[in-house]
Formats: sequence, C-alpha cells, structure tokens
Amino acid sequence: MLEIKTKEKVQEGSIYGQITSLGHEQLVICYDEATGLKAIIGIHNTVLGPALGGTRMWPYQSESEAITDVLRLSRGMTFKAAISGLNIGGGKAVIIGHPRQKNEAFLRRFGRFIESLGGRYTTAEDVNMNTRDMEYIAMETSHVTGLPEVKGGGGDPSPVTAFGTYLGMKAAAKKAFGSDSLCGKKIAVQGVGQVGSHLIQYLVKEDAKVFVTDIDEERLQKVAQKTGAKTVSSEGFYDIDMDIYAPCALGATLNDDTLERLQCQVVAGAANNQLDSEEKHGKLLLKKGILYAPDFLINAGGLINVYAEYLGKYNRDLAYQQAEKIYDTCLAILNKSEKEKIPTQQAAIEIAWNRVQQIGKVKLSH
Ligand SMILES: NC(=O)c1ccc[n+]([C@@H]2O[C@H](COP(=O)([O-])OP(=O)(O)OC[C@H]3O[C@@H](n4cnc5c(N)ncnc54)[C@H](O)[C@@H]3O)[C@@H](O)[C@H]2O)c1
Repeated sequence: MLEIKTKEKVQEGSIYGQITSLGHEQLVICYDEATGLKAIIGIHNTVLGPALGGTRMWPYQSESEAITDVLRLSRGMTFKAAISGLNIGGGKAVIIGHPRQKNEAFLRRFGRFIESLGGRYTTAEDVNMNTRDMEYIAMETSHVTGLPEVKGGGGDPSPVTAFGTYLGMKAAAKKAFGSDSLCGKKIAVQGVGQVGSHLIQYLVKEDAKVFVTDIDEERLQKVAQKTGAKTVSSEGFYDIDMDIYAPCALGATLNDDTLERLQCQVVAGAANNQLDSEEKHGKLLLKKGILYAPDFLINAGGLINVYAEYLGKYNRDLAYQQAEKIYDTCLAILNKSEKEKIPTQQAAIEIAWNRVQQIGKVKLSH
C-alpha cells in the first residue's frame, strides 16, 4: 500500500531524510561551471506516468530553501495530476539564480540535464520562465512543453491556469455565499504576473471589486490601468476589507502571521503551496471558517494545457473544456470537507492519493 507522506519537518542536512519525508523517488542536482547553472529536479511519484511539471527560476537565499521548494512543488504536482484525471506523475524543477542570468547556453545546458533523464521528467514554464526559454531548452531535449503555438506547442499555459482558478473561485463562492456570482465581491489579488493578470480580467468582467498588489510596481500600475483594479501596498494588503483572497504570487502566504490578519471568507488563488504548513494552517483555516479552495486543484489548468501538448494532441478548446471540470471537482471537495469536518486540502489530497493508489494496484497486477 502506498502511503501518503506528510512529514514537513525533516532532519537538517540530510538529503535522504528530506526526499523520504515527503515520499519522493528522486532528486537530481545539476551544476554546470561554464554557464553557472545550478538546478534541482524533483521527481515525486511516477505511478500514474512520467513526471511533468514546470521549472521555476528564483534567487533562493540558500540551497536548502531551493530543495524545500522543489520537494514541495513536485509533490503538489503528483496531487494535481491525480485529481485532474491525468496520466502523468509529479515533478518540478528549480533553477537557483536571478532571471537575468538566463541565456541560450544556460538554458540549453539545462535542457541537456533534462534529456539525461530519458523522459522521466518533462518540463514547462513556471515563475520567471517563458515560452522563449522553453524553445532554447527544446534545442537539447524533446521532453519539454509550453512551446509557442507557432512552433506546434500549446503556448503560454497561464491563461488556462487563470480560467481554472476563476472557476475554482466561483465554486468556493457558491459554497460560502450561496451563489457563484462574484458581482460586487471584494477580491484581493496578490501578484499580477502571467496568471494574476488574466484572472483579474475575468473578475472585472463580473463586476467584482478588485484590489491588486505586487512587488513589481511598474507591472502593478500597468495592470491596474488596463483593468481598473485598485492598487494596494504589499505591507497593508492582508489587513484590507476583502471577501476573497486570491494568492497569485509565491507560496506559504497562509501562515501564522497572515491568518491572524485575514478577515476574508474565501481563499482561492493560483499560487502553489499556499499553506505554510499543510496540517497546521489547513486546520486553522477550517477553525476560522475560511473556505480554502485547494491550490493544486484550482490551478491545474496550466498542467491540463501542457499535458495535452505532452500527448501530442494539443487543442486549446479541449484544454479549456477539461479545465471546466475544476468547478465540479472543487465543489465535491468542499462538500467532502464539510461532511467529514476535515480541512479542504486534506479532503483534496485524500481523493488524489486514492487515485494514485488504485492505479498503482492496476499497474502491479500486470
Ligand atoms: N503560470 C502558470 O500557468 C501556473 C500554473 C500553476 C500554478 N502557478 C503558480 O501561480 C503563481 C503565479 O505564477 P505566474 O506564472 O503568474 O508567475 P509570474 O512570475 O508571472 O507572476 C508572479 C507575480 O507575483 C509577484 N510577486 C512575487 N512576490 C510577491 C509578493 N511577496 N507580493 C506581491 N507580489 C509578489 C511578482 O512580482 C510577479 O508579478 C506561482 O506560484 C506559480 O507557481 C502558475
């Protein structure tokens, strides 16, 4: 029987301790002196198929911060694929550094590391990576998705991610407020990047009262001007009067500090790993009566999009159709959580992991 591993605190300095604590299969440390590339690829679980998940580039302060991020992100991908009914496993990569370090040689070297895994891991975009970067990676490996449409790929997955997040938010609103209309709701969006900026357009169209924040002031002003959303400073963001908080920047924004401050009724956003501690903060949200739409479910649109490309049958309309299912799945999870009095994230993980276990048995029986 495959066991869900949830231990979040691991023995400092022990690589095996870290990869076994969350049930990973493999952690690949990549280094190239010539280009300065430092990347880590995490393969969490391949029961449903080879791992698929994006690459994030970030100036991590330490190696252990990067390892923790790739371990948590790749585990989330296993659940995301499983709950979305996709036949792929969970994986993710992180590149340690500032995005200005990226150039053709740097990205092609990363592509060669991916190629060396022989298809066990396929990449795509995540934070600070774009379709152009995928093109360079594709010069060295075929195990890459998120390529531009003109190159036969599925293009930027972010609009599909935003669509799924929007539907997940509507499902949560239906449960919390009795109607899935977002008209008049005060919605605070953190992060107006590739996903956040698309999400805001859906919200504005529904006449929601949208508040936005971002650490990139120029981007923030541009999006606010285009959409009419009201800007808020990062410092006071968690204290503003809001019905729905939509985290669309980085993870762990649901933590001891913010859960003291947030007065919203719903949390529904695209960021990965929103709960600082899955167990502690999942329970705290339940206790506070804040309905949390599980991140790995409602942000699955991007994975759905790159999965279609991975299969070689890309069709954007079909990707949107598949992403529409997020609404019903989200409601089913919120109902399970209510019925069993368990945190919504736990309810979602149980459903996802049950699929991995069942399919694992099918595969073993041959
Ligand atoms: N792009 C996708 O299709 C996709 C799919 C699934 C999940 N996600 C997740 O959604 C989130 C956003 O992804 P993206 O592709 O839009 O990334 P992005 O880099 O385009 O945008 C992130 C934005 O957040 C801002 N930001 C970072 N830290 C912040 C902070 N502390 N406060 C306010 N703003 C901050 C950045 O300046 C940037 O504008 C990430 O967590 C990503 O993992 C993305």
